[in-house]
Amino acid sequence: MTSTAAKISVQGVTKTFALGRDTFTALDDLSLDIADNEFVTVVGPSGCGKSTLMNILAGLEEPTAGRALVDGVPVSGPGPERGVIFQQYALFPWLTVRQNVEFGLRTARVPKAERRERAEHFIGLVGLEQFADALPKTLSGGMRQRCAIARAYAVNPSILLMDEPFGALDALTRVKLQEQLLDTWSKDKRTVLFITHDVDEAVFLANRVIVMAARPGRVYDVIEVGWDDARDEDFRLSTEFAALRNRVWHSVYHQDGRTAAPLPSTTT
Ligand SMILES: Nc1ncnc2c1ncn2[C@@H]1O[C@H](COP(=O)(O)OP(=O)(O)OP(=O)(O)O)[C@@H](O)[C@H]1O
Repeated sequence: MTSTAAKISVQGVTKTFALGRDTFTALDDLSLDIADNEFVTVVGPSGCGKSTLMNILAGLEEPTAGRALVDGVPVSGPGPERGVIFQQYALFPWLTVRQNVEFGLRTARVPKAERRERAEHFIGLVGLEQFADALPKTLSGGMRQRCAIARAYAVNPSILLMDEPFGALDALTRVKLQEQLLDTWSKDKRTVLFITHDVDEAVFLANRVIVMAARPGRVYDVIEVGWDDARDEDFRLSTEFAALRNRVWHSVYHQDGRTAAPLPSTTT
């Protein structure tokens, strides 16, 4: 069901790729609505089309059929209202943290004083104020990814598209960055679509977890985590979290070939 209030609306999206003389269906008639300021995680087996979905929403790929809308407008290419963060930090190695965060603002011709102020704000929000003048090569992986998050936030996108942003990090750093991201998000809400392979991460971060299935790529299950829980260590160690985790785990690792579950409305 499509709601007019959906921030992101994916409507019957199919994506096929040429494979020799055949075609390969990466996404098959996928529909999904995401509400404004909702944090949605997408988890599923390798090759189920998570990155393809992300690329379509980022405007880097076109659907073969169906359409993706942002604020009711069809996506026809990249746009400043959508910030994209990939697993590889994609920072400019010759620029400092501050210069990296300012980069998008410079491109958008934001005046110098405002640029500096906004960069300082978001560098502070991700806790990198001590490292504002450092080059990326002198930072840990987690710090680089925090810099990438600050850079994406600084251009003020209403949507963050994150494709396994913590996938290359060790488990401890990953947990810290999950908390950091949620802290940033709770202070400054955005609509987030976050792709991960990690079931715990999917549950911990999300208001709603979308489980996808492969061959063809489709929505397999939708698990509501809710909006009310404090996302802290107590939540992570709670029986509620364990139950949700078991549900998502089962959905990811014991797929039985059934088709997509009907999607509940996200905008009641
Ligand atoms: N440009 C392309 N040309 C041909 N096939 C493609 C292309 N891009 C993706 N595919 C295929 O589409 C399917 C979905 O790929 P995609 O990268 O979206 O999956 P994924 O769920 O993100 O996988 P992973 O979890 O392993 O990153 C895969 O089988 C992949 O081989």
